[in-house]
Amino acid sequence: MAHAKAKVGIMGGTFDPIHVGHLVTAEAVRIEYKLDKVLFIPASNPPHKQESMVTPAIHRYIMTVMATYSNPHFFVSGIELERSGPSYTVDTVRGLIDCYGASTEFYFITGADAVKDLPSWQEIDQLLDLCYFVAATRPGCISYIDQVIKQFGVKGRRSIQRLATPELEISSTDIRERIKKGRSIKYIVPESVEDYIYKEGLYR
Ligand SMILES: Nc1ncnc2c1ncn2[C@@H]1O[C@H](COP(=O)(O)OP(=O)(O)OP(=O)(O)O)[C@@H](O)[C@H]1O
Ligand SMILES: O=C(O)c1ccc[n+]([C@@H]2O[C@H](COP(=O)([O-])O)[C@@H](O)[C@H]2O)c1
Repeated sequence: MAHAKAKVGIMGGTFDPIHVGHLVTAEAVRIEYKLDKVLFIPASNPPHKQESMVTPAIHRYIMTVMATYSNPHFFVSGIELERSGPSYTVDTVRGLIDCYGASTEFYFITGADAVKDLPSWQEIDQLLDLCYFVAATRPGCISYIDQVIKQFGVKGRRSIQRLATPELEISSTDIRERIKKGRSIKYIVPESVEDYIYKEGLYR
């Protein structure tokens, strides 16, 4: 009897810091697509972000571990922290295929804001052949998801699929600004992450 293929979600991000928007989105995709697990992968050098503006990867990695620990289906991979240079997703997915074998299906989970930049991603055509993309809708982003789906949806062997997820208007940028201004971040990040941020004096 043939075995069902393993299905692994990939939630890539800068996670500076990780917040409940990331967690709710990953869980919604996991359930909808019946994923066996979701790998959270903090980017070492996020290709579209200025390196000097990003918090050292070790802090982002630790916060990601703490935030995901209580979900038995969530795991954190340090695969991008082990590589130097820009953290291109195509390299990450190739590394995961080497590790898990070609019979595993990968679902790269992304927010809609990241989808609009997809055309400029490294080796995007090849990447679309290697994994599925699931774009979680965020307020105001639906029209450019459609545009990108039109542009790329038929190019690769795979496709960009859209999933309506609980739309939480939360961003790491807003959290960093709140901390700078001395405003509360309670319930926007897991309590362990909040404690870590204050203990380490991040984002002041
Ligand atoms: N509130 C949210 N709901 C759904 N997806 C989100 C949300 N916030 C971020 N994402 C998605 O999670 C992934 C990682 O995002 P990232 O770590 O850059 O967080 P961010 O909140 O967008 O950060 P920043 O404000 O610093 O740009 C991206 O695909 C992004 O689109
Ligand atoms: O591979 C690329 O060219 C590429 C360009 C921009 C972003 N990404 C990935 O998309 C994910 C979200 O990125 P960000 O900058 O929104 O945190 C993260 O895993 C990045 O490594 C990847």
